[in-house]
Amino acid sequence: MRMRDEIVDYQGVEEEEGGDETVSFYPGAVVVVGYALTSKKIKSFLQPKFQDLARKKGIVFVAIDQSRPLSEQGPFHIVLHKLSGKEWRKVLEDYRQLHPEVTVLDPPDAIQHVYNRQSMLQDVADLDLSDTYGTVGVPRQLVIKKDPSSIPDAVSKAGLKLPLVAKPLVAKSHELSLAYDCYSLEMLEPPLVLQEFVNHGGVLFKVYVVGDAIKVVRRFSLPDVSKRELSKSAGVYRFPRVSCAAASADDADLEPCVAELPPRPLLEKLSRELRRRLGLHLFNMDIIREHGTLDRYYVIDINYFPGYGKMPGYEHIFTNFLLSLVQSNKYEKHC
Ligand SMILES: O=P(O)(O)O[C@@H]1[C@@H](OP(=O)(O)O)[C@H](OP(=O)(O)O)[C@H](O)[C@H](OP(=O)(O)O)[C@H]1OP(=O)(O)O
Ligand SMILES: Nc1ncnc2c1ncn2[C@@H]1O[C@H](COP(=O)(O)OP(=O)(O)O)[C@@H](O)[C@H]1O
Ligand SMILES: [Mg+2]
Ligand SMILES: [Mg+2]
Repeated sequence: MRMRDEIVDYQGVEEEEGGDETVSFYPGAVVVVGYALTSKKIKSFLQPKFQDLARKKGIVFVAIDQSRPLSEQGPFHIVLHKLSGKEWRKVLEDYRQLHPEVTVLDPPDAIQHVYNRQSMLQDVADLDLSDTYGTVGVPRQLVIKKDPSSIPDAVSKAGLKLPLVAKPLVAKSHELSLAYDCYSLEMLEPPLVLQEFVNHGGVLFKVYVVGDAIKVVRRFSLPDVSKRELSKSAGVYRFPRVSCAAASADDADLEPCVAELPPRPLLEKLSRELRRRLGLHLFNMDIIREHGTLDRYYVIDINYFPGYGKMPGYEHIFTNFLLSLVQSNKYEKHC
């Protein structure tokens, strides 16, 4: 792939005269991003305000036509995608082999790893982060692959404490339940993950990662379950999407010990390590702090390419990230 030489002078981007040949067929563009996203995602992510800012910075977004070979499209500096299916993964893998100069956000294998609720948290568990700012782990959990009748025995052997959150193994499915006794879990359909419920004051922290930038917001979550409530309750209760964007808790009047954000150095260290271990640039994490502690944190969920459109200031963070990716690629090529 060879692109037409052209020198463009755009705000925040320095083009070295004669030093770069990766300028595209899109007039004036410094960075060409091919995207393959669902229409829902296009609406929430590619908002007009974001596209305007991007254009001013020399970034253009070009829709990928899935009915045509990817290599015949572009040329792109970056391919941004969130589509599912084996065929699409194969298209991307072949393209990555053929075009190592293009940054594919993110590699299909790395995405698959976080689409499984068992493997998704494995890297956090292996990391077992502990420093002066606190500890970060994952709630104890058990995977049930088939036979639901084996659940009560498996739960007692593993020594898991009730209540338990039952989550479909496939992370794209959001049909979650809270179980107050393990016999009722026999009613659920494996494959699933059973995770100890951790009281956290009803608020969680959503930590958005965009390359090396992070942004934290508060969202409402499931309320604490008291010992008294647990002793009086039985059964399995389906719960809806409790921590969706509409459940922002940033402006709520919260107890200070619940509202206080996790220390930034801890989040930076965690995000940096996970980015490296997961091989992803774009994800968010749901983090809770055990109620009654000041510094015991748990990661309960990791989402690939989440709803960045709801992240405050995403327009600037994202455009800077795309520019820095292309700049660092150039730098690597020249060194
Ligand atoms: O489309 P959006 O902007 O509502 O984003 C969804 C996110 O919603 P939110 O940011 O909470 O409002 C949503 O975020 P949460 O799970 O609520 O953290 C998911 O990331 C969802 O992706 P998937 O279905 O898990 O692959 C995201 O859905 P898709 O990326 O599949 O569209
Ligand atoms: N181990 C847990 N302890 C306490 N609350 C939890 C736990 N796991 C999940 N939740 C609650 O359930 C919600 C959904 O769970 P999550 O794992 O984030 O699934 P999803 O991928 O559907 O967002 C969380 O936002 C949180 O409110
Ligand atoms: Mg979640
Ligand atoms: Mg999730």
